[in-house]
Amino acid sequence: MSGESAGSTVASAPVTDELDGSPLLADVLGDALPKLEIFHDKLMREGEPRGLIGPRDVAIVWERHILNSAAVVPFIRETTRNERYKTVADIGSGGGFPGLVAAACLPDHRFTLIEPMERRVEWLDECVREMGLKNVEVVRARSEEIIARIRKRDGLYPFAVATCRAVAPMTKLSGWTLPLLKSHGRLVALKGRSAQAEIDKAAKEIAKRGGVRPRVVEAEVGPGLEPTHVVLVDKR
Ligand SMILES: C[S@@+](CC[C@H](N)C(=O)[O-])C[C@H]1O[C@@H](n2cnc3c(N)ncnc32)[C@H](O)[C@@H]1O
Repeated sequence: MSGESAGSTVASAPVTDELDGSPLLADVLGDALPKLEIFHDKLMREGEPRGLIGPRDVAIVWERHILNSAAVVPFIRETTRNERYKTVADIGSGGGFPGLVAAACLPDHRFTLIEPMERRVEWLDECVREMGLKNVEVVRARSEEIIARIRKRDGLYPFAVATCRAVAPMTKLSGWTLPLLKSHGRLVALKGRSAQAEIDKAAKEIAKRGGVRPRVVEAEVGPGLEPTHVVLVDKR
């Protein structure tokens, strides 16, 4: 006799992450690691069934989502170095990328996660509570609504930094992010390989919204891991 009988089921092994237990995590994430382990654990259990990550991402949550998001941290730090109010708006946070990860890494910064979809807002609220993050506010809104409130001085002030990943092309994104920023603030957008072409195409929209020096930089994700691309735009 060989193999399984017809109709029998084979229990699949629980999926583990390729970087589980790697010393690289503590090297890159430092003191934020315990909070991000809670986030990682929740993503592994609930991320795919709740539609926050793709089925093929489950074995690479650390690299594709958490370490990739953490790549924005040095750019935020550099921008807020001399700022009294270290405020960051993360647009279209979805499952929490990059906003929740950056907030765990920068406890001395105040993060506002701006996300219009109700079930994603519920997820973000749960994560903030379970991770014990004290520096995060989740707002259910589109970015344009927050921009309108800032313009009307309706209890909101311009931010030092705006972050985002996978929200829209730069032609649209410049209008959804640059008006959120104070003078000398900075947009830090995680982008794919088409980043340069996107900023070339959006040159007019960027300038119209007071954006200057749009550029693409390569950002470290971790030793031995493929770097990612970040678009930086300064606000005049
Ligand atoms: C493709 S998801 C990316 C989510 C997350 N940033 C990531 O990298 O996994 C895009 C997110 O942007 C949000 N979004 C779309 N339009 C938006 C707007 N005008 N303002 C703020 N968020 C928006 C969507 O609800 C969605 O959660």
